[in-house]
Amino acid sequence: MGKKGKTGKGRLDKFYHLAKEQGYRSRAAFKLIQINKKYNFLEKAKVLIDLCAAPGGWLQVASKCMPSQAIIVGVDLVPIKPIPRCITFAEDITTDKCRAALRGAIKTWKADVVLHDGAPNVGTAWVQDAYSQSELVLHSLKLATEFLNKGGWFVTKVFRSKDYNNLMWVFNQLFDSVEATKPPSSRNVSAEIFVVCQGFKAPKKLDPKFLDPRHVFKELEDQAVTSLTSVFMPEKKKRHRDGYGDNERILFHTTSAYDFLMAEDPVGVLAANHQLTFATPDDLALKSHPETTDELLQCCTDLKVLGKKDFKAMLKWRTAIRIERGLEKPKGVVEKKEGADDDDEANMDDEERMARELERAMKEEATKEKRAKRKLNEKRAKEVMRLQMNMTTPTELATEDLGDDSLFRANEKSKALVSKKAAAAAAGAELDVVMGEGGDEVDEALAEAKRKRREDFARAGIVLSDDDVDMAEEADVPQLSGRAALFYASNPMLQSLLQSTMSGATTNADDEDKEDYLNQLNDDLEAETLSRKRKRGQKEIPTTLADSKTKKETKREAAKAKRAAIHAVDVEGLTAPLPGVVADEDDPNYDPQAQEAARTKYLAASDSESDSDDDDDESADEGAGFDSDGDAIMDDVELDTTGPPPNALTTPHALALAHMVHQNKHAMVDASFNRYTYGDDDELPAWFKDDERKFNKPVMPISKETVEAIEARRRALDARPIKKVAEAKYRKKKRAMAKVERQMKRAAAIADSEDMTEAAKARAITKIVAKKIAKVDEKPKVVVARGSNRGVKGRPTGVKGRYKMVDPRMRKELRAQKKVAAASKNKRRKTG
Ligand SMILES: C[S@@+](CC[C@H](N)C(=O)[O-])C[C@H]1O[C@@H](n2cnc3c(N)ncnc32)[C@H](O)[C@@H]1O
Repeated sequence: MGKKGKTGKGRLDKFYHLAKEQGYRSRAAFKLIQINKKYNFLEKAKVLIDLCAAPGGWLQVASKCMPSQAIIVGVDLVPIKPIPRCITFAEDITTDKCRAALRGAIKTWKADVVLHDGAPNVGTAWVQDAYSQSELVLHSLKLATEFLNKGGWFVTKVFRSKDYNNLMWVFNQLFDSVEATKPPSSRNVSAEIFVVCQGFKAPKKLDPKFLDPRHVFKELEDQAVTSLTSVFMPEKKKRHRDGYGDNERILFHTTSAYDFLMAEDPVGVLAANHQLTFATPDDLALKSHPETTDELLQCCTDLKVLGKKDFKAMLKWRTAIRIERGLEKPKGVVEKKEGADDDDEANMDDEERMARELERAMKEEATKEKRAKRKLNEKRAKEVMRLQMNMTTPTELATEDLGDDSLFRANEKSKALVSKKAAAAAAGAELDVVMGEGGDEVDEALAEAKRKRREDFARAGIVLSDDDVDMAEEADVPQLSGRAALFYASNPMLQSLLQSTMSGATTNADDEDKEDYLNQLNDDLEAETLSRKRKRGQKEIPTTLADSKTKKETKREAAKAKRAAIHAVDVEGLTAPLPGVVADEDDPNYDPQAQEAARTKYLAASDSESDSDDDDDESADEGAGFDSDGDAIMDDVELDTTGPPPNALTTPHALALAHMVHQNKHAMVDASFNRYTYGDDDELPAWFKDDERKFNKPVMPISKETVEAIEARRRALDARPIKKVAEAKYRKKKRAMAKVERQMKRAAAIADSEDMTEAAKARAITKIVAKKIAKVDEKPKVVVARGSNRGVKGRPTGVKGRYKMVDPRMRKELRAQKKVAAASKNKRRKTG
């Protein structure tokens, strides 16, 4: 067989692998095996000619199945590698040279079997390919008629094309029995089938026209005609381009007159048949019907010679009998009915028209909705992907336990939902399922979060466009509400803290770094305090935020914040959350009584430490940004470009702090205006100030458990492989699994094979498994570059598989080094 490139892995099916496994040169071998299994012609044959035999798969099968003394001759355009017991040569089977060569090979013998699996070296249009294949078949048949014994077999491949029936007709003239078969190994998509011709008639004289392609294929060119054209325009005959039906074996078709009467497609019946018969009692009843004239009976004997008029008469006759038997209504009635259908629109009253209109509109609406839903799904899919990416970052630290901000809750709800769905997706569920089931909830949650965010900013006097909200969301910037937003905007340290928390900056810093950072944090807090103090008294509201606020709104804000400040637990500086108590008034779970009770309890516990008096509280109130009327002062709000270094949250302690800050932002903001903020230290001695700087600091009530939990979470995160590594591992696993699957398939194909003995199957399967094991265990062979291997570049001769070239000197030196190391170790042990 000429070398043909494989056009895709799809072609490498189980028979391909099986052929490789069993040493056949082509998968075509299985076709002959299967055909022979059905007809058993190889076992008895003594001489066989295989036309178009390369690369030799069929020859191999023949050599296996035929008696040991049998003569097997193979010919092909391309040379065939030698096969035991087979004579092969390269010739074109359409030439006389080939005939002479065959004669020379089988001498005076006659062949019992002639095989032909020829396929022209194709590549042109399908119709042309099919035609040249049919021609090739005819050439092979010609050789078969010359070399076959009487009663011999001819097995050939043919393509199901328009020429198929012509060929079958010729075969039928020359053989006792002709059967078409498609062995299981022949691909369903292939148009090839195999025709097995049994019992060669060996006619003494053969009309050369039988084997002349021009004659055989031309003859039928005008025979195939289709229904309507053949019936109503019998003069203009059209060539049947699609070939014949799969099961057609005959050229003369008949059907009963009664079938014609009952047929749904009478025109089709007239077109497909050559004759209408009157054999059954039903037919005979028709024959004796008064409507049945002699002329009509004459027409039924040969439909192919009828003209338009005759066909019309036949159809008329049929209709008359059908009406009489009540199978059909008179034409007028039918026409009326059909007409009514056509004129539906015209006869419709207004109501009907409106109903139709409505239906149409609804259909359109449904289509639109469908389109919109699809778009939404696409958008959602993107959203899910985005959030999915966030799932593995420590952002969850900030979003999982968010406490008091309703906005965050909305976000949290959506993220949790999405995370849940995304986790399902990661576990193998399709994204569609994610979208399909929880999609609406996710959407609602996201929309709600957006709306809230916009409202919160609006309350704080900041008008956000849709894009702003989206951008904020994209950047994962924390969204705060009310005064928290104002304070956040003006407090770089808070920004840095929250953003670091959100971005999940976790690196392994050593203890010294941690200490440094905490000191830095404290220093920054102090600097902040000093700066506030310096600006105290200026009753300016920062332009960016306050411009858009009316005085009334500002007052309302201030009063609210003041109330919050009173409710907030005053724990030296930043306020920690009280267990089980919601500190945010905006929170629906906020309970002032519980808050007060917790506050009293806490203050009682910390009384000894806290010497603060009522004045302090007052000053705290004042210092918290309100004047005596409750008006907001907000004098100290100023954007500072110098903040802690980016990604500075390196310790669990700092993370816990940031986490806490995030949880209690409202309370923290309020409580940050306290007695530590505004100490009047101008007149104080330096030693006092030093001492104060050292010890008079808010103690951060961070529990050991929180730090431990965060540290554990960080450790878990660190322990996770990075995405790239995980992906590479997954790819490797997938490849390995695919390989195993392939092996299994091959083993299964061998096990299913009916052409092998159990022992052969076991051997073949063992070979596959052994190959795999050998590959796994294989270690590179060490080849020392001495003797004939010295200076060899590339693979040394006689070495198969993996190898490693080593320098003999290097080996020696390594050994010497080891010896010296061992000796010095011994010496040290003795002396020490
Ligand atoms: C499908 S392969 C035959 C496979 C073969 N039965 C086997 O088992 O290995 C078709 C072969 O037909 C050969 N062929 C096509 N036209 C030919 C011709 N005119 N004369 C001889 N061989 C021809 C091609 O070279 C090709 O090798």
